[in-house]
Amino acid sequence: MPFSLHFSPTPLITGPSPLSKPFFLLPYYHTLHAPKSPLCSSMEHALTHQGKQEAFDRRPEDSQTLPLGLRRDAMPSHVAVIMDGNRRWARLRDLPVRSGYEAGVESLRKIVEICCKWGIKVLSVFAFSSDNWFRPKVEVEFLMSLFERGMQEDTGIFFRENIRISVIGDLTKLPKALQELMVNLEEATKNNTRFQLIVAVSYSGHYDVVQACQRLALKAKCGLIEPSDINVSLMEQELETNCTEFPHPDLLIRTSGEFRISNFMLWQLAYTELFFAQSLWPDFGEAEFLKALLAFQQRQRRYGV
Ligand SMILES: CC(C)=CCC/C(C)=C/CC/C(C)=C/COP(=O)(O)OP(=O)(O)O
Repeated sequence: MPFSLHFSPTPLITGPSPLSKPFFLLPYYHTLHAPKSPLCSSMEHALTHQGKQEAFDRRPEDSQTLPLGLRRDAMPSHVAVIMDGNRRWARLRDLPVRSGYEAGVESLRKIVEICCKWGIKVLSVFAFSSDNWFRPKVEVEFLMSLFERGMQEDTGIFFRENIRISVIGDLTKLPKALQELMVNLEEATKNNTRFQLIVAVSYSGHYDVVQACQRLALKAKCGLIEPSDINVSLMEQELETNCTEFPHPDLLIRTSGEFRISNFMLWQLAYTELFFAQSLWPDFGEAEFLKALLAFQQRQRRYGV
């Protein structure tokens, strides 16, 4: 089945490349980052077709009627998803595991499209956890190739639809070509404003908190901060979700009937509303997403007050 998001075509308006600013790494903790590379040529090509953001921000479909009962003023800004049940979906159909993951990508594409239509600003997806490295080698390799294929095939869509891609996790463990692709895509889409997709790869909540502590420790060692300066706000500046304006998911959805958060965004989920769906991820579509959003809009969020 070919990969593609099914957005309705949007007229292209050529605009300035968002790549006018050079890459910038703080010298005192450069050892914590993988080196960043220049843009690959296919991405430069896609960028020449990027439209002006304002044009997309005013598109009529953004103001379309929402499904009955869904309130625009109570929409979550940030939805996080644990896309569970891809392998079970495949096994139930006597298909190879890879077909389950491929069907999972299609499901993700549908949900991204719905988020754009309904005005959700950020979607974070748990695509590969730090512990998934312990899965069979052939499965890990397939997932890496799937990430590469999926991102390459959708690059044009990200530019055309004004979508920002961010990747969080320990990218140093990924194949070099995939690291480059992800870093390039992040840099090239960083000024896109309609919607942000955060892909967590080689990620865990423990990893994120530990890397943030390492950065703070390094800053203290360099004399840039005092240990007593460390507070919630400084910590959040170092977490990988510092890539978004909305670092705390309002709603977390986990599919496949499991009731766990499995080491995803442990810090960021402190006050997140949880929704557990029975469907396996490849079967999770508009109807269930709507159910999750309607449930969210019924919740009273008190933040401990
Ligand atoms: C391009 C891009 C971001 C692609 C995302 C692809 C995708 C759907 C990844 C999910 C991977 C994963 C380890 C899911 C966990 O469920 P599982 O499959 O282990 O399910 P199980 O519980 O049935 O074994």
